[in-house]
Order: sequence, then structure tokens, then C-alpha cells
Amino acid sequence: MIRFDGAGKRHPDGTIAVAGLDLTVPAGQTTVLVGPSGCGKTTILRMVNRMVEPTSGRVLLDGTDVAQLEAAKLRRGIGYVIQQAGLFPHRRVLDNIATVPYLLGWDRKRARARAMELLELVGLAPETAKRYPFQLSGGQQQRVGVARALAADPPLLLMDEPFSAVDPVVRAGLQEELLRLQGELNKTVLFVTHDIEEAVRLGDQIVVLREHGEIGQVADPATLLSAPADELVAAFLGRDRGLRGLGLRPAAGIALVPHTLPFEGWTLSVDADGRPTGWRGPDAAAATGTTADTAADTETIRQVAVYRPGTDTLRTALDSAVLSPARAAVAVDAAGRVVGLAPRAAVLDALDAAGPQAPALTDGISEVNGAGAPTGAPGIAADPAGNSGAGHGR
Ligand SMILES: Nc1ncnc2c1ncn2[C@@H]1O[C@H](COP(=O)(O)OP(=O)(O)OP(=O)(O)O)[C@@H](O)[C@H]1O
Repeated sequence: MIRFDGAGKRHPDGTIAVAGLDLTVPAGQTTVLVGPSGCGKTTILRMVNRMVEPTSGRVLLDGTDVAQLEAAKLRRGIGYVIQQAGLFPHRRVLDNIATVPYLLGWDRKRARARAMELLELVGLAPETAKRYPFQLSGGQQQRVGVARALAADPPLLLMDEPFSAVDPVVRAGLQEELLRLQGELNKTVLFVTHDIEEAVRLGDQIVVLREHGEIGQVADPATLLSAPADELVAAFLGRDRGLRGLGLRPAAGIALVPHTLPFEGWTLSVDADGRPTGWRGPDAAAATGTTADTAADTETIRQVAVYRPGTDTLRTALDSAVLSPARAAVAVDAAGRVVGLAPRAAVLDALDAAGPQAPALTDGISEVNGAGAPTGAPGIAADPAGNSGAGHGR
């Protein structure tokens, strides 16, 4: 557990990076610090491993003031992942991963065996071990960065925008991988991002920060999205926080109808294994065998958006229904085989059954969301990088 006890940082030039933070980061969970650029996220993270020394207050690690610990030793016990991985360019991947075990005096064989284990854990092929960082993609480098941070099995991981330099698809994959790893390892993770979408996906606890590291709200993702503490936090969360909230609710339990019958005039085609291959429209069906292929083509939609009732969220189900020409979401099993259709009305019924997700907004908040940025909102702006992503939630 980490406890910030009035921890602040004032730089010699007078800049107040963090005014004085009181925050508990629980053990075995992921706490995400989110907030606009310059609000002090990195400073807060680095006060933990003493890359930044607080000028006021204390940071306690399992009850001990980190200022009393030898900095190098402290850092060897903390995994640290940064943007663009920060790998040593002249060292092969294997030796990059084994950095801390070497520093801890492990013999070469043991350190390398451990590094090979981690390579597999983060989903990289064994042959990657011999490569140099420049021979890897950005996403692969980030995976190596995570493996390196985990090498000596530290109980604590500090992650400073670790996935922000990769494209959205790779980023979603890395986030999923971190969730999987965290499910197995239960580390105490302190994660910095400026992307609220990422925060909601990864955090057990989210800390929304304002200027000078002032806390706007500390809450779990569902509470944050449904009950922002004030209009500044609501503005930071953005206008589609209701939809994001659906990304936290399971899609199980939506009433399905058979996909073998036409629905609203559209027929779902499947391949020999039962996987969807397209929607055939009413005109295409009528035209079959009588007109040229081009007529059929114009009435066939080959992209089928699906959802998996067992693992996906209401947001993905709603997405599937919205994208369907038949106005029905396509439910598939883990192998991608169609198990039925969820008519749009049934998806909406499931939203109702899940209960109201946002309490009535105060007038102030409604104004913020309806009319753009609130007046007098220093340092807080709707996150320009926030996008709806793949919509798979957690
Ligand atoms: N060495 C320094 N001297 C003076 N001011 C500094 C120094 N380092 C950081 N700052 C200031 O402290 C504030 C907090 O910086 P910090 O890097 O913690 O913010 P951040 O929230 O991580 O920003 P970003 O999201 O842009 O990375 C900023 O205003 C920054 O300009």
C-alpha cells in the first residue's frame, strides 16, 4: 500500500507541481491517475520511487517513509514502465528484461531463464529474445518494457503513460494484456494516463486530478461515470460518459430470437461453421437468380458487428444493434458461431433492467454537458484524446 501524506513538490523556480496530496493506493489493485497535461501526474508517480523528492509531506510505502530507504534499493523493488518503453538500445531483448535480476546479483542462467518466462507471459515469441529494441514494433517494445518491470517480481508497478505511443488497436491489445496479467499477479499498480477511456478500462480506483495535483474525485469507474463529484469532473469525463458506463455492464441476459429466420426482412448468412458472413437484404433475396450479381451486391452487407453475451458489455451489444441493418445485435459464442439475434428493443430492455445508470444531473452539470466547457474551469478540459475505442469495456 502507498500513502501520500500531504506530499507536495515545489520546484526551485517556484513552480508548484503538486500542492500537497493525501491519497491511499490500495495493495493488489490498479489505481489510475488521470488529469490534464501538467496537473502533476508524473510528479506524483516519481515521488514514490524517489526520482522526485517531495518538498513537503511524505510518501509511505507499506508504512515506511520512502525518504528513509536507499533510493537505488527502493527502485530495484519497484517495477517502472514509461512511455516508449525506455529500453536499452544496445542490449538484446533478453538482457533488457533481465536488467533488475542482474542488478540483484542473480546468476546469468537464472536471470535469463526468468526473462524467457516473462517474454512468454507478455505474449512475445521466444525468438524475440535475441533481437535488439530497434528490431521490434512499438507495441512489442512496450511488452518488453512491461516484462522488464515484472522481472524481479516486485509487488509494486509504476506505469507512466506506458501505452500512449502506440496506435489504438495495439493499445487496446496491451490494455487487455495488462488486465489479464493483473488478474493473475495482483500487483499494486499506480498507472498514469491522460485518457479517461484507458482509466475506466484499467482502474479499480480512478483519481481525477486538477492543477497542482489537487484531487477532483477518487472513485471506482462505475461511480465516477454515473456520479461525478462536480461539474469540473463531469466536463473532464466528457459528454459520452453514459455510453462509457455501459462498457462496465455485462451483456449477458439479453433476450435472443433465432437467427435462422429473417428479421425485419434481413437474413443473416453464416458459413459452414456457423460464423456470420453477411446480411442479405429483402431486395437481394427477391432478386436471387433473376438479376445480375451487382444487384445482389448492393443489397448485401458483409460486415457483421457481433457481441459475445458471456464476455462483452452492454456497450458492445448496443453497438452491434446500431450497426445492424436488421436492427438486431448478433450474439456469438466464444468460437464466433452465431447463437441468436438480440433485437434492438431487447437490448434497450436490458439497459432498463440494469437500472438507471446516472442519477439526475444537477442543473450546473447539465449546462456543462449541453453548452460546452464551463466557465472558470482552470486546467480541466474535455479530454481531446478520449475516443470511444473498440467498445469492449473491461
Ligand atoms: N524540473 C522542473 N522545474 C520546474 N517545473 C517543473 C519541473 N518538472 C515539472 N515541472 C512542472 O510541474 C508541473 C507538473 O508536471 P508533471 O510532469 O508532473 O505533469 P503531468 O500531469 O505528468 O503532465 P503530462 O500529462 O503533460 O505528462 C508542470 O507544470 C510542469 O511544467
